[in-house]
Amino acid sequence: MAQEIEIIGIADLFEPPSPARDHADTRIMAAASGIGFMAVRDFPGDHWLTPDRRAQLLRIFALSEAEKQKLLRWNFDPTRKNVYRGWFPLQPTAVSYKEGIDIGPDIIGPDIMGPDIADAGGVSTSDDPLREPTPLPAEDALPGWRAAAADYYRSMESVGNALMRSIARGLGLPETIFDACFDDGISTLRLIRYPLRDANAGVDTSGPEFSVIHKGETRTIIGREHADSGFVTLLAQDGVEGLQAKNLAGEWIDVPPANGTLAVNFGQLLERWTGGRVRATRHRVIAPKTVRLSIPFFYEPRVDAEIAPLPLKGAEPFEPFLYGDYLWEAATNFVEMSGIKHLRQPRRAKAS
Ligand SMILES: O=C(O)CCC(=O)C(=O)O
Ligand SMILES: [Fe+2]
Repeated sequence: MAQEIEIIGIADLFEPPSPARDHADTRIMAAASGIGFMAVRDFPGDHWLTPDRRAQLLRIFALSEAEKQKLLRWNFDPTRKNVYRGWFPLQPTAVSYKEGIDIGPDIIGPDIMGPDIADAGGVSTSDDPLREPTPLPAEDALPGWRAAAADYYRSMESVGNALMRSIARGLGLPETIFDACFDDGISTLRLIRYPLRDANAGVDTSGPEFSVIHKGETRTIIGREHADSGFVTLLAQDGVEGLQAKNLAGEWIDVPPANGTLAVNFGQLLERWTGGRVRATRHRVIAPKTVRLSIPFFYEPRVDAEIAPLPLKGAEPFEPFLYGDYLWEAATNFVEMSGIKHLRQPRRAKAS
């Protein structure tokens, strides 16, 4: 049983069928159904995986506090209309000690989510918060940032799409089986900064939920243990350690950052969809010695995608559900989304 995180070259996933592509599919499915983590490299858009290129996106953390506050969402500033996309500030008493922004598909074109969302000027005109536009920094505050974020978003969509088809093939299903669900998907590009905890901030972090022993050293937790909720997550770490994954033996192993690779893990949606064939591996972040920056991309279906059991032998059946309903329930349990669950009702009543 593989206990190490494999590095897999995925160039062949972007080419016509070949034995090399079959081999990559096999390795990906082994990682997905084994440890539930892998690292991938060699794909169109991999030029983004250098410190200089990532810095173009991470410039957002250099904005002034006043500029960041303009991007806040409703649960942190009740004068804002956006509830799902936008800035989440540091919450010093929470186990997860991070700030950042969640960016939706409107970054790649205001029309991407239909006319109800176009030109909303930061005000949600959609009746679904999962489709609201992202409040973005002004162009003159960060020249070129929007174009860089859009290009990055497009690159990650294309990697997510290639992995989605590879997983379909790896399950022995038609490679297009998931395609319709990902048309107009609502993937999230998240930029995160974890500063060093200020020992004088008056927050008691001595409790067991805040710290662990790692290689004989006490390390504070800055990203609470969780499994991601979506389909697949593509994570660019910015050269700083701290990410850990729980392996099949229940031990925490380091997921080291490496330039030119994305760490990939699989989400709970995919675990459920595949009746447990793919594993949504739990992970966490322990405090490194310096500030940590990271860029997860959550590859996700469309809001109204119907998630129904796949024709897989022996897989546990389940009641079909709408992705948006599932996502809202899952996402609003995270601390950066606290206090918003009541703002969206399920679009489909649950069968009783
Ligand atoms: O900081 C990291 O690298 C992990 C982030 C993460 O797990 C998440 O945002 O879901
Ligand atoms: Fe995560």
